[in-house]
Order: sequence, then C-alpha cells, then structure tokens
Amino acid sequence: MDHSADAHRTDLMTITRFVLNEQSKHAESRGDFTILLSHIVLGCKFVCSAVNKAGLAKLIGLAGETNVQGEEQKKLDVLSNEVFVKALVSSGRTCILVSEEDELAIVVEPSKRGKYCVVFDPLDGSSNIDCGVSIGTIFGIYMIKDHSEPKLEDALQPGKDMVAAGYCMYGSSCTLVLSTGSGVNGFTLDPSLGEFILTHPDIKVKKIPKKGKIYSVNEGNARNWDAPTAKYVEKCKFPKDGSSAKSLRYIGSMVADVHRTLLYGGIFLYPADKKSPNGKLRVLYEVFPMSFLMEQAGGQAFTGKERALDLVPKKIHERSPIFLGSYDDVEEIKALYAEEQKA
Ligand SMILES: O=P(O)(O)OC[C@H]1O[C@](O)(COP(=O)(O)O)[C@@H](O)[C@@H]1O
Ligand SMILES: [Mg+2]
Ligand SMILES: [Mg+2]
Repeated sequence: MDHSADAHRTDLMTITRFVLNEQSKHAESRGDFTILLSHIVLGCKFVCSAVNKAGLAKLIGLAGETNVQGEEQKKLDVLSNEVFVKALVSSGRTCILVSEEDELAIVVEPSKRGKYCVVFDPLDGSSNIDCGVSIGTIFGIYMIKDHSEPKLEDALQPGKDMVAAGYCMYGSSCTLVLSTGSGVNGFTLDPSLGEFILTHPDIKVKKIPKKGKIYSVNEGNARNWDAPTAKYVEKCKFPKDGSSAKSLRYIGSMVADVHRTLLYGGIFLYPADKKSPNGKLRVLYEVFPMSFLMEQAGGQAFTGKERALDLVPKKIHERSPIFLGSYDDVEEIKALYAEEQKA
C-alpha cells in the first residue's frame, strides 16, 4: 500500500466507507458489524469531545467537579463508561458487555440484543487524565454463538477468537486504530468534518521493523521483576551483540505506549513482579485487543508463558503479564523465559 501523502489526497476514505467495503467482501453479511462499529465510533467522538474539555473542568464544572447549578459532575472514566454502554446497547447489535468500570458483565435486555459481545476499557491511562497526556479507549469484539441465551462464557473466549479489536487515542490528534482480522488501519478524526479519515493504511510488519529501537516499561518496579524480565531490560540497555542500546519511552497509558510501538517498533512490557504476580493489565480489554492488533501488524504478544491470544480467561477482570511488539524483540524475551524453564 502507498503511504505517500498523494495517495491520501486521491482517495479520501472515511471509516464508514472502509467498513462498508470490508462488509461487501462477506456475502452473508447483513451490516450488523457496520452498525455496531458506527456506534463505537460515535462513543469515541463523544469521549474525545469530553477529554478535550477536561482541562476546563475547574472553570466550567465538568468531570468530577460541581457545575454552576450545583450538580455533581461525573468523572471522565465514569462518563466514558456510560457513553460506551449507551452507545453499544442502543446499537441493537450487542448481547454481553464487559467494561473495566463494571464489576459484573452487562447482559443486554432481550428486545435490544444482537450477536456481538464487546469488551472494553472506556478510558485507559486514567492517571494521565489530569495532566493532559494521551489517554484512550480500548475495545475487543466477539461473536456469540447463541444470543438468545447469553452466558458468561461468551465473554470468556480466548483472544484468538475475537472478530475485531481496536483503540481510540485521545492525544494531540484523535486516532482510531482498527483490525477486523485482515491487517491494521488507522483513522484520524477531522474535527471540522466530524469524520475519521484513513491516515495510516495497512500498518504492517514493514512499519514494525522486526526489531525496534525502543523499550517501554515502568522501571520503578524493577526491584520486583523476575529474572527473565530483568535480564531482558539489561540487554536493552547494555546489548552484548554489538547492537545499539534501546531508548526508553514510557507514557503510562497503554493506548499511547502501544500506539508508538505499532508505528515505531520496539517492545512494550508490563511484566509480573513479586508484588503483582499476574501483572497489572487486564486480559479481556487491555491484553487481548492490543495483542490482536500487534499480531495483525506482524508483531507478537507473549504472556511470559504462552502466546497471549491463546489464553483462556476464567474471570472477566483477570490480569496477565504482557510483552508485545516487534517480532524479534518478543522472540528474545520468549527465549529468556524458555531458558529459565530449562534451568
Ligand atoms: O502506572 P503503571 O503501574 O506504570 O501502569 C500503567 C498502566 O496502567 C494503565 O493506566 C491501566 O489502565 P486504566 O487507566 O484503564 O486503569 C495502563 O494504561 C498503563 O499501561
Ligand atoms: Mg486501562
Ligand atoms: Mg480504564
């Protein structure tokens, strides 16, 4: 695919047209996925608009403040959750929803039910909200076999069974990155049009060099890491094979750290440590969607034990360690875990 500016100029592709094109490739498709996605896109635009105003909260009474009428306003993560739950239920295409913000899975009432299960983190990177650093929404979509009788197991499918995954990053621009299982594409919101336009077509292995120059981890946890993680990070800083040391970049919003990894290559890790033996990130709506995107872009995602997408979750808010990024960088950490197993 041609990444040049001219290519974009000649073919202005909105996310709606893109998904309609994808849909037309499936003869049996009745447009349900397109409708579901248009509701997710609406939720992203809504949250983007709220995030852009968040810095003014203290002045005009948004997000966690009391407004001029003396009403308590909602915090941004609570507001984002409500926006997405409403958008997904009103699509009429969902059956079960799992959100980071809700302890239990939401089973959609029968009259509004469709065939999809959506797992999502409505606002990822919450510690960065108040300082204006990039945050985002992460989502994964599964198809349900029998939506007349939804079960919790429908939300506990392995990541490899997802039919689509993506995220929207609310940063210096609002970017939605999506995979429906045949590559990864990125769309940027044109605020004057209110449309997401294809700006990053076919983000693939050529865009993720097999090995990258960046590692991304919270090094404040280093004293509690296990041996393979500690060895790996040491290798990033002091490579013994003559290669250059990697640069450290850590934003602390998974969406932003993974977005950079997709575009520039390298590795993002949130490993297990002595204090958190299962790591921090949640399997369903952080680890799975990002692993799906990374594999679709030609990279890898590994938990320290297995391919991340092979994991079969037992609980909806389960956590897992995760190492994801350029193919060869993940190969190295896999080798270190394999060595440890043998010892
Ligand atoms: O502050 P830490 O421990 O490095 O954790 C950062 C991680 O926590 C998260 O903020 C967790 O997500 P939420 O903000 O959705 O809870 C990730 O986005 C990020 O990768
Ligand atoms: Mg999160
Ligand atoms: Mg969150």
